[in-house]
Amino acid sequence: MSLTGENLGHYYQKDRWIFKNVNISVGPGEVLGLSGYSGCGKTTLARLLAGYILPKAGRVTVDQKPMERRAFRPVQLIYQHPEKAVNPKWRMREVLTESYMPSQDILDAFEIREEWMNRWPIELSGGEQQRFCIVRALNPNTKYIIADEMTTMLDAITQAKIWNAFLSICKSRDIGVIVVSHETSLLKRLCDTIYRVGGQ
Ligand SMILES: Nc1ncnc2c1ncn2[C@@H]1O[C@H](COP(=O)(O)OP(=O)(O)OP(=O)(O)O)[C@@H](O)[C@H]1O
Repeated sequence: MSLTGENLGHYYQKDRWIFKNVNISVGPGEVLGLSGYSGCGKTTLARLLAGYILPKAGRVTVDQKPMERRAFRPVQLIYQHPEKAVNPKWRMREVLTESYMPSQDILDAFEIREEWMNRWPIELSGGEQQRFCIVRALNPNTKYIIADEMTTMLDAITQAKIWNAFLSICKSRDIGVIVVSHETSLLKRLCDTIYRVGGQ
C-alpha cells in the first residue's frame, strides 16, 4: 500500500523538463518531506501525485492502482493559498460540509470557532481559512494528504499547534502525508524521510 510516483517527469513547455526520473513513495501513516529550491518543481510534483495534472513521463499509483478520476479523491491536496481553494460564494459552513460533516473534536483540534461558520471566506484571515481547508481534507475516506506549504502564512506557535493536531489525526487514521516546504528545519522536525526535488 502506498502513493507512488514512478519515473515521473514533467514540463509545461515542450521538452523543457522541470524534472525527470522522480521515484517517490509514501506509505500509510508515513510522513515524507519534499524539499528543494524555489522553482525546482515541488508544487508541480505535488499536483502530479494528487492527480490534478497528468505527468509527461511516468505514472502515479494509489495502492498499486492507477489514480481514478472519480468524485472523491483519496489523495487530497492542501494548497499554500486557501483563498484559491474555497468558493468565495459559499459561507464557511458550506465550504466545510461539502466534503463531509466533521465532528466537534476535529473542529476543536483546529480551534475553529462556531462564529466563523456563518462568515464568507473574505471575512476570515488566510490562517483561519486554512484550518477549514485542512479539516475538509481530513474526510473519512482520505488515504493520503499532500500539504503544500500548508502553514507558511502562520506564526511559529500556531504553526506548531496545527502540525501537532494534523499529524496526530493522520497517524491515528494511518493517512500517509507528504509535506512540501522550502523550510528544511520544519521538514526535519516533522518527516520520517525527505526527498529533495532537483537532486542537489
Ligand atoms: N502552469 C504553469 N505553466 C508554465 N510554467 C509553470 C506553470 N506552473 C509552474 N511553472 C514553472 O515550472 C517551474 C516549477 O514550478 P513549481 O511551482 O512547481 O516550483 P516550486 O518548487 O513549487 O516553487 P516555489 O518553491 O517557488 O513555490 C517553475 O519554473 C515555474 O515557473
